[in-house]
Amino acid sequence: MKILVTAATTFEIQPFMDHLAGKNYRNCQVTTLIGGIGMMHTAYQLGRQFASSRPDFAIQAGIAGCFDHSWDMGKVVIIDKEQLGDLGVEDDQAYKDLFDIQLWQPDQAPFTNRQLINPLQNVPHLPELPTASGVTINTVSGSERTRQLLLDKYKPEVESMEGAAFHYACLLEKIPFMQLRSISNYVEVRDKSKWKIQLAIKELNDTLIKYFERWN
Ligand SMILES: O=C(O)c1cccc(C(=O)CC[C@H]2O[C@@H](n3cnc4c(=O)[nH]cnc43)[C@H](O)[C@@H]2O)c1
Repeated sequence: MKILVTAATTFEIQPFMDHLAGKNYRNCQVTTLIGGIGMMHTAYQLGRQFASSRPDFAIQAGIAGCFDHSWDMGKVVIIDKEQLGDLGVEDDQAYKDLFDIQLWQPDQAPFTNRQLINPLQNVPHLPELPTASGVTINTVSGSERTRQLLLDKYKPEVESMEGAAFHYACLLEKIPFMQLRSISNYVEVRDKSKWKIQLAIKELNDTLIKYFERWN
């Protein structure tokens, strides 16, 4: 089975890549792809990769922010649905997305009721991890106003900059997929000193390695 593991940056999956270097899995051939930060880079790199070497299964792994302050830093979740958080128009004080202004239809493929849903049905050896809903944005949210706007409109649990692009590409290409996110920070007024990036990367990579080791 051909498996693609993609991340926005090298540092997010470096421990996993180091682990892979010493392995020869019998049941799967793993390729890694560093897609770049944000939806545009991710979509381009995934499209190119899928066209040149279509995987049987794709994993996106990355760090992310979460909205709920009761969550522990380093918590790892599987994102089961994604929404686009900042593709639309400003109408004075209001933000309207492409569905609100009828430029997209709520059930226009690959959307279901405005969401990019992963049915998680064809995921091999689905890990026993909590699932969470994601919102994807181009600018990391760092104000109370944006946090509240996203919460009111999309009710997300996790925020990233690439998730929706990954869901979109995999759904359209009918490639089974799994988005793994490890929490590095709360979505709040920006204070980089509170971010736990190293912890999030450790937990993310431990989860990835455990997943492949269990399987092979
Ligand atoms: O400002 C900095 O110095 C800085 C240094 C390292 C990383 C960053 C990021 O903003 C990381 C963006 C990257 O990580 C994901 N991520 C992590 N937390 C969040 C979040 O709260 N909201 C959205 N994305 C987040 C994201 O998917 C990017 O790939 C800044």
